[in-house]
Amino acid sequence: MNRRNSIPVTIVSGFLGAGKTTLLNRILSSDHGLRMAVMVNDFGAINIDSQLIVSQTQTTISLANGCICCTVESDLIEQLGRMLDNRENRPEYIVIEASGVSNPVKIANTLRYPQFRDVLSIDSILTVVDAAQFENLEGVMAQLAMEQLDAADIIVLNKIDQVRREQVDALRARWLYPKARLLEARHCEVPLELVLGVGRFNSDGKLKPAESRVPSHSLGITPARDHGAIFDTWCWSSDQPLSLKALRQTLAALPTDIYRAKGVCNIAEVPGQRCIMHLVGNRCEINPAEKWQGTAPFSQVIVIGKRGAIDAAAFQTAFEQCIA
Ligand SMILES: Nc1nc2c(ncn2[C@@H]2O[C@H](COP(=O)(O)OP(=O)(O)OP(=O)(O)O)[C@@H](O)[C@H]2O)c(=O)[nH]1
Repeated sequence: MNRRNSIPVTIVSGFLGAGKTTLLNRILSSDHGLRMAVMVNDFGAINIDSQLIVSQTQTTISLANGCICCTVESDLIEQLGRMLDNRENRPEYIVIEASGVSNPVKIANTLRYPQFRDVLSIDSILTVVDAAQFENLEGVMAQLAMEQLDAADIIVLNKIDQVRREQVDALRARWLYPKARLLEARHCEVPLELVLGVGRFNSDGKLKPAESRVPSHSLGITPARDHGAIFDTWCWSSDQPLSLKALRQTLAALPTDIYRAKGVCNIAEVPGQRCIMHLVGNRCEINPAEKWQGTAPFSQVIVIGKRGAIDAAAFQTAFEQCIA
């Protein structure tokens, strides 16, 4: 296959909770007219993201229980291989949503392996930035978010509804990425013609093994390319209905080193409907979604925090106390 016939791939990157799934849902529910495949990666043992994808008409592949650029890279290779082998149903466009802790350059490197080089063409690395949280990130988290930004061909500066105009301007002034297209957005509402099929991938200096700006040994972590060494995750599930008030209190009481929690919840006050829970920093949303449709109601929650921030026994007790 020559490059003109290769399948374009957009790599969606961005720190935990920035709005990647929101963007993916926006793309999928738009009138793109393409046979699209999406790959979603959750860092924890359960893949919540695949449950948060609105449209189920496209092929959705979940890569769970590890970071797409480290431990589940082999899974990515296998799943891409399988997708490409299926000649009758080959996608016309692929969107890969990396987990919030991934380095997109490593994914781009994977897509350049000989078996993919002529079949897939990277359209762009798109990095979603949370305008309200970006400046709050510290240490290795800030470094990771900067690596995601450095890799970007397109930056979606999202959640501008949560900050003042001066903060948006200050963020923009701090970044000097003349080659990246910058789009400001609320709920990732960006014109799709500016993000899909744009051929903006600029490989200059990117496609070398990305060296961490902070040597891992100085952080006291294993030198492996494994983001599992920086973050801890914890999952909880229950088939009992949860009290909305108790769940809100439990989420509000999580330690500050917990960056993200998300889940599908069975809330006692909202019988018959799934509720989607998001915690990003100290902002919490629990919203009703579609009906359970043939599945027995359940709750599945994933919590992601700095290494060592998760006290599994205490979290277990706190979440069990949410049972109505
Ligand atoms: N106020 C506000 N909330 C937003 C905006 N964009 C996304 N959100 C909310 O931010 C939360 C996280 O959004 P997601 O799209 O799940 O973020 P993500 O980057 O996929 O998160 P991870 O997969 O955990 O890394 C959800 O509660 C969204 O509704 C925005 O522009 N403004």
